[in-house]
Amino acid sequence: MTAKVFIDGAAGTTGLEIRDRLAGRADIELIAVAEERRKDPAARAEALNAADAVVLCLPDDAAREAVALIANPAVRVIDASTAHRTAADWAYGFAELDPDQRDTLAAATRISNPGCYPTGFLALVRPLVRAGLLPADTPLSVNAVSGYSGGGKSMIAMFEDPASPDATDTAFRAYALNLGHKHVPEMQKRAGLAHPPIFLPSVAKTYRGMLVEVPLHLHLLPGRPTGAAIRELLAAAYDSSRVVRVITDDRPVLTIEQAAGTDRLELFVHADEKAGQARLVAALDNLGKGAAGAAVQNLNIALGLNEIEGLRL
Ligand SMILES: NC(=O)C1=CN([C@@H]2O[C@H](COP(=O)(O)OP(=O)(O)OC[C@H]3O[C@@H](n4cnc5c(N)ncnc54)[C@H](OP(=O)(O)O)[C@@H]3O)[C@@H](O)[C@H]2O)C=CC1
Ligand SMILES: CC(=O)N[C@@H](CCC(=O)OP(=O)(O)O)C(=O)O
Repeated sequence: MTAKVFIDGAAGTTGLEIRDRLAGRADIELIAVAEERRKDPAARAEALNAADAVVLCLPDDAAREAVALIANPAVRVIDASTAHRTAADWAYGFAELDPDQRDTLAAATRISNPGCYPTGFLALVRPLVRAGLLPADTPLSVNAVSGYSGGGKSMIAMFEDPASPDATDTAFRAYALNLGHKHVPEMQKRAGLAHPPIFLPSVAKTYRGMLVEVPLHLHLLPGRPTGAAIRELLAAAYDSSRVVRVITDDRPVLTIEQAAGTDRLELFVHADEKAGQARLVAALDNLGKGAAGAAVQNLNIALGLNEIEGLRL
């Protein structure tokens, strides 16, 4: 049996990536809307209600509008936007995050795909909070760098098209300097933290890939955990996953390209035991496990298919 899937926003950066991953699959039939009608609410409503599952690859307002257009209660929704990531009535689409999360997703009709930065942050932090190694009121910060496709079509134009009104030739820039980035509430809530982390994102002149880093003062944590203990805890949390991997060889450098072009999420723990300091780093592709890879994984789970079918591992 084939499942009918509609990608709303299929012409965008994330939508095209998802289409690539689904192309050629015998278990999925894509519903298409003609190019000239792809923003027409009537055409979208028809496709949204005819599908077994829909993936929303839209700006937040258009994603909310798409959800409102769905009248068929059988349709399963995977929303790649920020619109529903902290909503209580949406399941959070990160299967590896907690032991019962996969079952929650399999039963859900509304799944919110995590943000790209929160995916790296939560993978590093959530198991530590759950185990009590990081008390919920620990003050945390998150340093991160993303490829420019993280900002969708408009940011791609900024970096690639000199005629774009916002064209830039910078190699690297820090942003969200007002500390009000849209991913912060999601990071706090889904990690189970009492305080929002300080988030320091940046964008580099490369198309895709990201590094997300959480520094820890181990000597200030209860029991002064070692880097090895953190690594073991993370390895145990993800031991059955082919997507989330704890890398144990010591590397002198990590690059933004580390996991680019894949749907993997690679985790690294580096520590100076004497100084009582650690750097936890996640490497992923903002368009892989940070968006399209996660959406396809969630789609597979929602449809009862092999969870990693179509993923680039
Ligand atoms: N890029 C990334 O790395 C990540 C993106 N996301 C999220 O995924 C979503 C999509 O992002 P991204 O693909 O980067 O964005 P893009 O801007 O590249 O694509 C968005 C697409 O939605 C289309 N669109 C806009 N409004 C409507 C509408 N009313 N009806 C139908 N189509 C519409 C746009 O049309 P047009 O082509 O005409 O502009 C465009 O094709 C966003 O919510 C983003 O936050 C999540 C994680 C990572
Ligand atoms: C480099 C860059 O600009 N990245 C985007 C985040 C990616 C995005 O918009 O996607 P999600 O919120 O859906 O994860 C930003 O910081 O706003």
